[in-house]
Amino acid sequence: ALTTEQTACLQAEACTVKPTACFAQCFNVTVDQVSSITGCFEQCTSDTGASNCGQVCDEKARALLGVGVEEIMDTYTHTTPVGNNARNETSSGAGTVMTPSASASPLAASMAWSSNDSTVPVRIANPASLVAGDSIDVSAKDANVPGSLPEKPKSSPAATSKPLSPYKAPFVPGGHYPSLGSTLAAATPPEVKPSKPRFCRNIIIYGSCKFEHSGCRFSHEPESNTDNTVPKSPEKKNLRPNPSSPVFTPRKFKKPEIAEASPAASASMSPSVAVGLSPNTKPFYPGRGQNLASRFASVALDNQDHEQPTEDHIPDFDYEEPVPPTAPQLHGPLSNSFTHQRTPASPARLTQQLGQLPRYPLQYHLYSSPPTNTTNLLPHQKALADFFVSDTLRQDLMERNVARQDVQSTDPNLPAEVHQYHSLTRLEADRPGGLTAGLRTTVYKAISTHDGLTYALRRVEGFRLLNENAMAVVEAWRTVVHPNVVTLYEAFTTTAFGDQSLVLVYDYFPLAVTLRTFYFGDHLTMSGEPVHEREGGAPPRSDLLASPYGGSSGLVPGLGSSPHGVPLTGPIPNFCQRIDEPTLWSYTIQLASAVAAVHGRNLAFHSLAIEHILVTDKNRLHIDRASLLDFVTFDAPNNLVHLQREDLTCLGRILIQLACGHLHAPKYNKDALVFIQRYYSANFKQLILYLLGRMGPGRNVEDLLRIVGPRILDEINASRFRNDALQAELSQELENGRLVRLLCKFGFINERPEFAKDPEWSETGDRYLIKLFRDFVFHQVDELNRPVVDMAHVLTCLNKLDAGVPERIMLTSRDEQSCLIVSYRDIKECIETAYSELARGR
Ligand SMILES: Nc1ncnc2c1ncn2[C@@H]1O[C@H](COP(=O)(O)OP(=O)(O)OP(=O)(O)O)[C@@H](O)[C@H]1O
Repeated sequence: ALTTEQTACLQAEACTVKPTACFAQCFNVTVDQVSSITGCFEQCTSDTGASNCGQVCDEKARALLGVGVEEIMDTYTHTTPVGNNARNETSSGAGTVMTPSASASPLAASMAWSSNDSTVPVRIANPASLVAGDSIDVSAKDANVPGSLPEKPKSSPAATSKPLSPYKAPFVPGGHYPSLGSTLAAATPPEVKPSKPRFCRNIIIYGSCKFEHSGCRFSHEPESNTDNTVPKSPEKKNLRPNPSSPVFTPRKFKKPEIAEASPAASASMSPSVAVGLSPNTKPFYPGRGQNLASRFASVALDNQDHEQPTEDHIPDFDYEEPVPPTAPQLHGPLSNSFTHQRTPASPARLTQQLGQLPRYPLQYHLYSSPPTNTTNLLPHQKALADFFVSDTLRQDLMERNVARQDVQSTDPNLPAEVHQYHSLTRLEADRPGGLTAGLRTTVYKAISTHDGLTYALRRVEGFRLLNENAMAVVEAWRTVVHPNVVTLYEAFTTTAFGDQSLVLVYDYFPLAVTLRTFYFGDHLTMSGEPVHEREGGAPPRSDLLASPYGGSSGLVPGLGSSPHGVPLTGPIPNFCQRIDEPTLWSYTIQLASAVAAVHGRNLAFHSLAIEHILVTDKNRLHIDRASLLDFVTFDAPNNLVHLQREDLTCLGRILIQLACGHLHAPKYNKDALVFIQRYYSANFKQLILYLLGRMGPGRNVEDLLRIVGPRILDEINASRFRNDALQAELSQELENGRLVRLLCKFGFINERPEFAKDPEWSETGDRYLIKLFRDFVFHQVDELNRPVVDMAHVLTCLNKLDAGVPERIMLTSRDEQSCLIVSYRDIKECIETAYSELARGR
């Protein structure tokens, strides 16, 4: 009999986690000795001839442990969760249970291999969890026959008439299989709960029972509805929302609050967004941050919509039918109006209809791999992160992609299509467009029906094209293709917006911001008013049009002047160094290069200003609005040399603004130069003096390039380094597309419910090999039956598979009774055949 210590030891919590080690400890034997007993029971499984095999093993256990297995299991059972596996089987419908919990009891599991009389070994995860009357369905698909591909087990009623050993049970294919657990339970009446005969599962599964009149001991009478005979979906129960769960959020949720919530705040509101969000993970705001935050909010709400109450449990909170959102900025995807759509069958409509669907942004932070402790790695080992592109770059690219693809317009007044462009979305919709030469301009993102690419449409409102020749400007500017100029593609006039508008079509750079916003935040004048306030005042003077800085006045409109153009007086503002000199040189070189390209084509920017330069990537500038002023001042007399010099002056002023960290610095030229002299090199100061025309009246871009020449090498080197870094990142991802394609094929083939009316299609023939390979790649377990999660193994296997290498591997069936030695090439062929079979069958 078990001693008190042994009983306590067996019932200890730790015993359920590492049973083999626990048994060894409880009985003061080695792990190997315990394994020999489990191995003995496993032998019984395949050794179908030895009818007393179980008894032999039991005696061996008695000799070694001092007690019989029966008694051990009785005690051990009390610590093991009862009934989980056996009952779960009902829903899975599978006889073989390979649930992780099965591994919690290897001894029990191996003792379950007691089907000596059967033709098909059946593995029961935890026989001890069964009680008398319990039955386990045996479906042929999981009952693997050693050494061969699985077939449906042949019915063998004769088997039932064989004499039974205490560890053997009659095996009724497709029927019931009282296990060791139930046998033991029957032998110990106090443990058995008396229960009425269970409803025969053959009837549930097959509709009838062949053995109804020849010995089947289960009930064949239909039971009342209150009985548990009809398996209830366990999911249904799990769906019940739990009010105390952090996932649950009542429907009466203040949406605007979510929209403004910080990621930290959203963590408490919507775990689906915030789960795993590390404090280091950058909050993700593609497109315009405010809109994104609200989109997250709407997603959080949408997700909650799935937490529907079940029929049998209505939680006690106010459930509201979803109401159409009223605040367009909060629910962009849902707030589109179709009323303005003019071409029902157009891509615009399709895209907008797609936009109506609730969208679920990817949980980017969940993609981030946890930091690996690389200190423990051997030189030849790699961290998981080394297989993939870095988290920061991936997040950056994904944000841009999302910003590019986000076509959910929040403005119902926008036309569905303008010219060949659809899905218009206003950029910076939260503020009015700026004024150019007294005309309001607005920027939209839109998709071209011709090539499906996204473009930036700059609309000049209320523009009347008086001179057709102005369109020639487009031809001239279209030739300017430069890495630091936003390319102009076309221009057209339209009435689609309800007025006469000129639209200039440019390259679109997702998440680009102006240099001004980048360094000085959003549009505030020195007096703290939004910059656009000034535009309510007097229109810019015509003599200012040639230069945004006001030509002879020397004032920066809106920067050095008050909202109404009055020069500012007062104390000189405090300058501060915001940008280091190498960065400023890099900017200078990029802008000088762009200016050189434009001046070389006998053009000029006219409007070079800090607001008109986009920051499109790290330290990457693009000059925007090319040709805009050429259009709107087409009829005004222009002196090209003068305009080109003005470009250089503007460049100098931009550099002063950036160097002094103050938008109004050019107004205080003297102080600005003193500041620059103190904090920057003499060369930089000389450059600025040259650009401002203090070194002589004759200025041109060639001289500028000569001045910046020595620094150009630094710029080239920096861009080479960046290029190398990006290439290295790219190579990490090189194989991934290939592997995804492979995984897709796996997905198509494996566990396919039915194909060609054969439910077993994916489990037989070549497909069985694929299934075994899948297990080999993904479902390996260690000696203690714990899942092996080894990404390197997966990648290696998939790469070898894709290459079809002749290397051989051994595939083992789940019951470990059959082994197949095959090469990757064989498996590849099997996959190709199975996949093409599927593709043909469509
Ligand atoms: N080509 C482009 N690609 C991507 N985004 C762009 C592009 N052009 C402009 N934007 C975005 O649109 C925003 C608005 O542009 P911009 O400020 O030039 O126009 P605006 O509304 O006329 O304002 P203002 O004239 O007052 O500066 C910019 O902040 C920038 O983020």
